[in-house]
Amino acid sequence: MADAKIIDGKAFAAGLRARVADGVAALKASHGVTPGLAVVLVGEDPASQVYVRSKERALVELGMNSFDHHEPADMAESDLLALIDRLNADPAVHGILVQLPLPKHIDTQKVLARIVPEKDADGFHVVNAGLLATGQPGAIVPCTPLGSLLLIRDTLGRDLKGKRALVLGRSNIVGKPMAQLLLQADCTVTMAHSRTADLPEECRRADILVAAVGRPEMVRGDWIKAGATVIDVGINRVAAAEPGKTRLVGDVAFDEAVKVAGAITPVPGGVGPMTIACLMLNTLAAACRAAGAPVPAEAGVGAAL
Ligand SMILES: NC(=O)C1=CN([C@@H]2O[C@H](COP(=O)(O)OP(=O)(O)OC[C@H]3O[C@@H](n4cnc5c(N)ncnc54)[C@H](OP(=O)(O)O)[C@@H]3O)[C@@H](O)[C@H]2O)C=CC1
Ligand SMILES: Nc1nc(=O)c2c([nH]1)NC[C@@H]1CN(c3ccc(C(=O)N[C@@H](CCC(=O)O)C(=O)O)cc3)C=[N+]21
Repeated sequence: MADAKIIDGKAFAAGLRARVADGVAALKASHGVTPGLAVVLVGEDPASQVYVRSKERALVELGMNSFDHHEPADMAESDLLALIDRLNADPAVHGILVQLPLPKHIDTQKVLARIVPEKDADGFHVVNAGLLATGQPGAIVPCTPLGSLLLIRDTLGRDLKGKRALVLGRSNIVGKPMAQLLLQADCTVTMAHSRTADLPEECRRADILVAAVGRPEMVRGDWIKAGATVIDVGINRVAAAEPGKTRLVGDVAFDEAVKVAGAITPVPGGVGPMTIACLMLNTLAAACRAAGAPVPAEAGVGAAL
């Protein structure tokens, strides 16, 4: 069989960012509003610093305002909550992103709950999770699942009804919202996790397989149904062949999977760039809603399906 189509998330994300840039320019022209995202980073985690820098770069490139808050690792929880209160009240800030993971002494759920839902650019607030789960309009959809869905639709078309989807991983930020989106698209959805019995067999049934486990190359080629669409969310840094060097791999053994799947996202260059592009989209959408302007179609769940 021919090798799988490689889904070019980097290229799709570049196109999406260009559409967001157009939307930003239009909102400025029509309402005099420049979308702004506040990015809060607590501590010095090197991976988080890399992600935060690429988010800030994307904001500036798209004509949006970036408000950076880099705070010490020992910041008191009460001070972080007070910072969020200030950002909630600031009319120039349309979106707020608190980079995860937070240091252990801070209660993540308490912090996420403090962000007003309309400014929750990540879509992690319980109100947005609840709107998504109940299929209501106006939910801000988490960036990684939204980006993954856009890639699935670009590969398979809008009509996903009846397809068997397997979501591997049940985190609040990836697995659960991914399953909600696929369910709304009329897929038959299975969620798998560390307690799943016979994971390879569950995976082999899937027409659409989304892997978000954080285990390097765990999903093998013989776990994949011939012709399936494979979305690899995993970002794992492992030792490279060259001593002292590292490289990124996904949760899927790409070299094996590419021989079986119908289409597959690479790591890097797959879901990662879509996450950042969707964050830009969510920020634009939040600014549009605040200004009473029409919201870009791709950001709405209903419109996205
Ligand atoms: N590309 C991108 O933009 C993004 C990438 N990521 C990456 O995606 C991956 C997942 O992230 P996230 O959802 O936050 O991860 P979490 O660690 O929060 O969740 C991992 C999930 O995988 C399950 N799991 C772990 N080990 C196994 C196993 N051996 N067999 C079956 N299931 C297992 C866990 O099951 P259980 O619940 O039973 O413990 C859990 O549900 C990571 O590699 C992360 O770096 C994350 C966000 C964005
Ligand atoms: N509040 C919050 N929101 C997040 O969305 C969030 C977070 N916290 N914490 C960490 C995870 C991880 N994440 C990624 C974003 C982009 C890439 C990305 O662009 N990856 C590139 C490669 C980057 C590299 O080379 O390191 C790629 O896959 O091509 C990866 C991972 C967002 N996350």
